Amino acid sequence: MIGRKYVLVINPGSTSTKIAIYQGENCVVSHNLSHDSEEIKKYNKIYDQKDMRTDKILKWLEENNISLSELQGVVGRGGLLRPMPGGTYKVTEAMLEDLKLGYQGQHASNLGGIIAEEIGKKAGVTSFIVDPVAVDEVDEVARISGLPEIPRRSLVHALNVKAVTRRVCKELNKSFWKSSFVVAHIGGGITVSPVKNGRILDCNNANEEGPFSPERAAGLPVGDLVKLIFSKKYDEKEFRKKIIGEGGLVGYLGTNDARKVEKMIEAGDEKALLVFKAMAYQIAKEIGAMATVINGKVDGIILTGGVAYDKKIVDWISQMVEFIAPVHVVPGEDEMLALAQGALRVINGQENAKIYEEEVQM
Ligand SMILES: Nc1ncnc2c1ncn2[C@@H]1O[C@H](COP(=O)(O)OP(=O)(O)O)[C@@H](O)[C@H]1O
Ligand SMILES: CCCC(=O)OP(=O)(O)O
Repeated sequence: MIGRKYVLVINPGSTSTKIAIYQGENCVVSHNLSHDSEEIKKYNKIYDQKDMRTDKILKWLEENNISLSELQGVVGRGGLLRPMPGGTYKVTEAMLEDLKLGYQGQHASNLGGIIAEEIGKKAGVTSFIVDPVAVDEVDEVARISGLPEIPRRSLVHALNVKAVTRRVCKELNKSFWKSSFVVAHIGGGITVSPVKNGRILDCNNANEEGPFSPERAAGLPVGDLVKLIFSKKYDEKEFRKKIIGEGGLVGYLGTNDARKVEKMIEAGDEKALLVFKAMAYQIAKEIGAMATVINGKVDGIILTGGVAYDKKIVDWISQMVEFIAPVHVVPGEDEMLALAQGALRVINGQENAKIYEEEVQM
């Protein structure tokens, strides 16, 4: 692989595609390609955005004088695939089919593996995904919901959860493989998970359970939910949009931006204060619940995601949970580095890439 020194990292979100070039673990250059919501609206399915996003990435590479012949691998954030163990996976035909279809639903991250493969093929190198949102390592007992027709599902911010746990372990001089943490990823969606010996043992499905988030309703009183559905005020698409894009802070306060909520509180808005506190309260309760999954033997609690920049939220949660274990705050996310590291572990021969067809039930 003479002259091939870079890994291209691709992380598609609903309104942007984060891209970066890594040389080893150093980020050489990065960029956030934003996609205007009017532009995104034109596409019927997530998959239909593939060419538009790929072309923009190729143009960006050209503008930065990065030739495809300098790439040693391409890695993308993986999406709503079949339930699968964590790790680095080579992109394969069966995986591409499931990403295209959206096996567990539509999510921008479904494009990660698809675009990685598209560019990897042009560059003549292998493409990978790492710890997609479909990572499912939960214990069997955690799958029982209370209604046989509806098993609990694992949809979790696995990439960032594992990356920040590794980072905190390094800081504490602990082995990731011999540690127990509860990690709350507090972004547009929220997941709380117990991570024991490198495995995510349980999690609230970010779209359907647990604390409400900036834009998702998440866990709701089920009887009243049924009543609202049967009120026929909404069709299915509208209702899904209501609970996923228009719930949480958006539903109560009309914004998904925690910084705007801060401003509302500063201006004396008592409703904003109550709702913001309620979000912290629900996150803290979920952390307590997940701490019981690991018998209260918790090395630390990690607060991460964009909202972990917010001092009020961090303070409220910390006051409620620090009786369990010390709280570590890792605001934002470590996803780009985590993707690069996942690909490098395979490229450098420290790990073998997993094969999707061998790890999931086809
Ligand atoms: N500096 C900050 N202070 C407070 N909240 C922030 C800050 N930066 C981002 N956020 C909030 O984080 C949320 C988005 O988190 P993020 O992890 O970027 O989500 P996602 O990746 O799901 O889009 C938004 O509510 C945003 O307002
Ligand atoms: C679908 C589970 C993971 C998730 O919610 O990711 P985003 O917050 O990036 O939408």
